[in-house]
Amino acid sequence: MRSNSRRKLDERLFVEQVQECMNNGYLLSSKKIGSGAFSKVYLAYATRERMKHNPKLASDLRAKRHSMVAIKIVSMAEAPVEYSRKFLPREISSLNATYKHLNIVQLYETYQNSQRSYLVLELAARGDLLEHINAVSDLRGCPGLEEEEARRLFWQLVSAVAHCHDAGIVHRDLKCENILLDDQGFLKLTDFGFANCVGLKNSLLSTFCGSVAYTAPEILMSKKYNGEQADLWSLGIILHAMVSGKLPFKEHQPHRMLHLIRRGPVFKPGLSSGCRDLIRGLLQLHPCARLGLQQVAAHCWMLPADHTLSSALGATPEQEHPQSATAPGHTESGRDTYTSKSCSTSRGGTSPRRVSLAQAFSTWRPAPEE
Ligand SMILES: Nc1ncnc2c1ncn2[C@@H]1O[C@H](COP(=O)(O)OP(=O)(O)OP(=O)(O)O)[C@@H](O)[C@H]1O
Repeated sequence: MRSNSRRKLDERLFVEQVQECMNNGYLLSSKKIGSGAFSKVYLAYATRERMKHNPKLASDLRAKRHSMVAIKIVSMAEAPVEYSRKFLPREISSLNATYKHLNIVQLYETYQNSQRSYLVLELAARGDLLEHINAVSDLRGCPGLEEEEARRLFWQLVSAVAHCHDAGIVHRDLKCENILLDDQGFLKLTDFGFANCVGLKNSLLSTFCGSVAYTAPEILMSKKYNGEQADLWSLGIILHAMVSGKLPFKEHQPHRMLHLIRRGPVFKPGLSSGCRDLIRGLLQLHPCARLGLQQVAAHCWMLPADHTLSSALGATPEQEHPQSATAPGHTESGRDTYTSKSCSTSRGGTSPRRVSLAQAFSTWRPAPEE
């Protein structure tokens, strides 16, 4: 009896949502493609009429040759005030600030009433990175993606994060579940609920965000932290998960996590030295010692022979892969800084020909998956 009335209530609610979407130019389907703590995400179709009024939506969908979008519906009644007043507006403003990047889920528009907020998003129909890693691992009978595929996806992720950082946005919740894939195999970074706008490059943050397994040690130690450097740590964890099929450090308690982190990651046999080197470069205990995005982009593991990025970065081969003169863990300033053993990259990007990360990545377009 109870479940019957619950079902009727759900049906009535869904009809209301269909009507509200219709009033705003979208046909909401009953296909639920995901749910969050306070939201449900449905497959929907943009009407021609709507496309006429939203040039961003129209140009994107024309290129994709379909009219599908994902509509995230947030129930204001269910969401706590902090979510609707703080996290949801942050998610919306971060998505607006990271507009027009191939590897970031696009927000086409929002509409709301007193009961619900609707976010019309680019559809990423092929699930998240975690599901992908697990599916590929099962198929191969061996944990993790092939390094070639991991490189292709990691490039896209680094490009997306570079775009966010260039726009002054730190994500703070980078993890495999927040990385979606679309039907062409493009990676799409999503879930900007914990993102923060860091106006001043060196300003420090103090809020604990994200999942422990992906969280930088300085945050686990409750220190003030630099959001960009914390994102770099999470990138190292994600790359490890891609190539190994598992997380490098797995503990629920922060102090136990720190213990594991101090011992360093364990790599699976057969993983290339370049990939190990890059992961180690990102998983440096000291935030300042981590490779920056420029160094990641110029790392030898990231560059297949025919890659054009070196010219975009304006670096000569010597600048890109200089022989390290300092021992690992030491720099002229005496700071405990990572220095790559197998393929070192220049730190700091002080070359006068240095270009912005956005420029560096703009020449590169990931090829769709076969
Ligand atoms: N643009 C999209 N395309 C396809 N699927 C999506 C899209 N956005 C979200 N999803 C799916 O819906 C799920 C819920 O997304 P949503 O952003 O509401 O929740 P979340 O923020 O990940 O969860 P929580 O609120 O618990 O942190 C995601 O895990 C994903 O599977």
